Formats: sequence, structure tokens, C-alpha cells
Amino acid sequence: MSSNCRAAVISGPSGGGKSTLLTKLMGEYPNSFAFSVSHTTRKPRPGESDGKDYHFVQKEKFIEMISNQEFLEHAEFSGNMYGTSKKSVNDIQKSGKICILDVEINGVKSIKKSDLQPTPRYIFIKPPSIEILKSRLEGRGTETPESLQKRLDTAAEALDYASKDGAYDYIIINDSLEDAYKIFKNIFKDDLKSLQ
Ligand SMILES: Nc1ncnc2c1ncn2[C@@H]1O[C@H](COP(=O)(O)OP(=O)(O)OP(=O)(O)O)[C@@H](O)[C@H]1O
Repeated sequence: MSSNCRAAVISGPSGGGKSTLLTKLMGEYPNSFAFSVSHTTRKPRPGESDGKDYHFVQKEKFIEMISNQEFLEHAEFSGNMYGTSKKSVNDIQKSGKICILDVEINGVKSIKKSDLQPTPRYIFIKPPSIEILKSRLEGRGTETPESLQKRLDTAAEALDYASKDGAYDYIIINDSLEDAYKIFKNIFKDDLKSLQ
């Protein structure tokens, strides 16, 4: 088994298909990929376990970790703090699995500034158009009119960043799911060979 696999940073507008592609990939290769376990200051929900779903920590501890530069990226959502520690990614890399980091645009920018080794590959999952993105989000049935509009506004920002030279190593247009999946899987072809 090889060690220190390159992590994969996956980003893209909400509704673009990241979870769909990752679920397919992890379903086909259940032992080759792993998500890092994030830290959070939010309280565990029933059924969630510490160290598995999240590392649940007090706010003081989280702030201390920020000042010790233990995070690759961190952010605040609805009053709670969330972050990916360098250690959680390194642990997966050492185990010979490919670490998957599913992050939004600010996370991508922070990871780029970090000293994560080996340098991860940056992958952007792009919807064919904003109109199709909107209809997929509507079809998913998870959004209110307000949250839909918010996601579409954020999508415009993510697409703009992705259009900049060198922002991502790979941009996958998720039009036909089968075609997008083939391209996605192919990115890991060499790693998957050495992991088997
Ligand atoms: N190629 C595709 N063709 C048609 N529908 C798709 C395709 N890819 C994904 N979808 C559908 O689009 C919706 C959004 O996909 P998904 O939930 O995977 O997006 P996401 O990028 O993970 O979003 P979030 O960041 O909000 O978790 C889902 O209902 C999914 O079934």
C-alpha cells in the first residue's frame, strides 16, 4: 500500500453534483477514499459520535487550534465553527487512502495557502448552466425560494473564481452523469492502480 496519497479538494456550486459523483466513486471503491473528520463547536445531534461524524470541541479549544495553525481551513456557519485539521488529513494520507475534502471556495483558497503535502489536486464540478443548476436544486426538493436564491448567488461567485487561470487542476462539466463520472474517476486512475 502506498503512503501519503495526494488528497483531492472538490469544490463547486451547491447542486452541481459533488455528492452524487463522490457517492458513486466511494461506492465503487469503498476502501480507497475517505473523508477527513472535521472539528466543530456545534453540539452533537442524536446518533452522531465524536471522532466519527465530527470531532466535537468547545469554542475555546477551537480558537486555540486556530491560533496554533492546526487547521487547513475553517469557517463559521450559523453561529458554529467548522474546520478541517491538518492532522485529520495527514492521518488518512498515512493510511494509504485518498483523502477527499469537499469544501467551498474560501476553503479552496485557504488550503492553497497551507503547507499541505503532497500538494492536493483541485477539482471543480461545474453545472452545464445556471438554469440547469437551478432546476436540479429545485428537483432535489431541499430548498426554500430564499435558500435557492442564496445558492445561485454563491454559485455565480464560485463559477467566476473557477474561470480564473490555474484556479483548479480539473474542471468537470456535470452534464451527462455517466460522462462526468468517467472523467472524475480517471483523475484517480494511477492512485487506484497502486492502491490495489
Ligand atoms: N449529471 C446530472 N444530471 C442530472 N441530475 C443530476 C446530475 N448530477 C447531479 N444531479 C442531481 O442534482 C441534484 C444536486 O446534486 P448534488 O446533491 O450531488 O449536488 P452537490 O454539489 O453535492 O450539492 P451541495 O453542495 O448542496 O451538497 C441532485 O438531486 C442530483 O440527483
